[in-house]
This record gives sequence, structure tokens and C-alpha cells, in this order.
Amino acid sequence: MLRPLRLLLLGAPGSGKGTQTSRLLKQFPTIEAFSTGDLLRREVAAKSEIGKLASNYISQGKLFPDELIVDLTISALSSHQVLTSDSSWLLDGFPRTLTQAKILDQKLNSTGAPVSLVVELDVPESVILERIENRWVHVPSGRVYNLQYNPPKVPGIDDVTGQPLAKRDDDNVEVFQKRLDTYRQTMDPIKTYYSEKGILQTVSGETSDIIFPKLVELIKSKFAA
Ligand SMILES: Nc1nc2c(ncn2[C@@H]2O[C@H](COP(=O)(O)OP(=O)(O)O)[C@@H](O)[C@H]2O)c(=O)[nH]1
Ligand SMILES: Nc1ncnc2c1ncn2[C@@H]1O[C@H](COP(=O)(O)OP(=O)(O)O)[C@@H](O)[C@H]1O
Repeated sequence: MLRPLRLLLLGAPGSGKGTQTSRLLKQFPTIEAFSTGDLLRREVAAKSEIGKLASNYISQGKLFPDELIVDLTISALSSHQVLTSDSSWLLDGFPRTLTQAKILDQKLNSTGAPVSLVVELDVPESVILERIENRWVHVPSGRVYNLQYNPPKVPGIDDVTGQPLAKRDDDNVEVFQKRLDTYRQTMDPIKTYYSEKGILQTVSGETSDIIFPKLVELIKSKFAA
């Protein structure tokens, strides 16, 4: 069991944020996870107004506007009633700018439940390009597959629902490079911001199987009940 934990999972595109998230939820069932990328992809699939807007940004590897993604994220946390000091949640893919980080803190200050841990997944860039080239996703659930690393039982089909998997339109070399450049440009001020708060930890590894036990150990060492 864990004491309430509010975790931010940072990492380059393809570093394994979604993979670590799904494993963490199995290990710590009291944690509720929110992935901003998945949230946007569901809006795109639903052809909502925000989805039509998001599609343009995502397909070009551009960050969605701060004020819009913050509103979406805060309303997701709020509608799941986790903005309380006895709840545990994690954000996968947020914040991606210092502005997002600061607005999140402002919003959380009024709840008395601030961010308690920020983890940066540190994976060699040399391994992440081939990862996203083989990535397939089940958009409604956010489940992530990889043709080499964790293929679906039936090619192209989600293991749980039997629904078709999709290739992300931003998972190609050109857009990936843009996303990686954006990550490199925006992450340092965010890391400094949380490091100064004393809540940033970096977990390194070439594979998710190396990173996961380190992540579990870190969380248990700080939040075991
Ligand atoms: N080869 C390999 N692929 C991995 C590993 N961890 C995750 N993947 C795959 O790499 C891709 C990116 O992982 P994902 O969790 O989506 O990363 P995110 O973009 O940071 O959320 C997906 O296809 C995963 O299935 C790993 O350790 N080795
Ligand atoms: N916090 C955010 N701020 C702005 N845009 C975001 C955010 N999270 C996701 N996005 C948009 O969704 C895209 C995919 O995000 P994500 O699924 O987290 O990518 P990856 O998992 O490959 O790192 C991003 O490239 C960006 O366009």
C-alpha cells in the first residue's frame, strides 16, 4: 500500500512513459493515471472541436497550446475527483513547458495536494527512434504495443478488446525528430524548477525492464504506507 502520491512522469518521446504507467497501475492499484497524449488522441478520434485542433499540432510534432492542455488536464483530474490530499494520481506527458508546470502548481495549491514526486525517464536517444517506428496503439485505452518488444497476441488487434490497433501519425522519423528537438529545448527549465523544489528524481536505463524495478523501489522508498 502507498501513502497518497502525486507523480509526474517526464521523458522523451518513446522513452517508455506509457509503458511504465501501465505497469505502475498494476503494481499500485490506488494510483489513477492520466496521459495527455492519449487524452488528445481520443479527442482526435472523436472528431471533437478540440480534437480537430489537436490533430494539426500532433501531426506536426508541435506542442498543444499551454492554456488548452492545462484546462483539459485539470478538468480530467477534477472530474475523476482526485484533486484531494488522500488521492494518488500520475500524469504521463505533462508538464511539457515551464508554464504548464507553474499553472499546475497554482491550481494544486488551492487543493492542499501538491505534486509530490517528478520522475524523469532517462533512456539513450539511440534506442528510442526504433521503438516508435514499431509502436502501435489502441487509442481508446492508450494501451501500447511494439512489434519487437511487446507485440499484440493477434497482429494489429488489441489484446483486451479485439479492436484494431493504430499507428500514430506522429510516429515517423521526421515528426519524431521535431518532437525530440522540442523535448530537448523545453525539458531543462522544467527539471531545474522541480529540482529546486527537491522533488525531481531521474531513473536511467536502456530498457523499460531495467527502469521499472528502479521506479518501484523509488516510489516504495518514499511513499510506502
Ligand atoms: N525495444 C523496446 N521497446 C520498448 C521498451 N519499452 C517500451 N517500448 C516500446 O517503445 C514504444 C514507446 O513506448 P511508450 O511507453 O509508448 O513511450 P512514451 O512515448 O514515452 O509513452 C512502444 O511501442 C513500447 O511498446 C523497451 O524497453 N524496449
Ligand atoms: N503536456 C502537453 N503539452 C502540449 N502538447 C502535448 C502535451 N502532451 C501531449 N501533447 C501533444 O500530444 C503529442 C503526443 O504526446 P505523447 O503521446 O505524450 O507523446 P510520446 O508518448 O511519444 O512522448 C505531443 O507531441 C503533443 O503534440
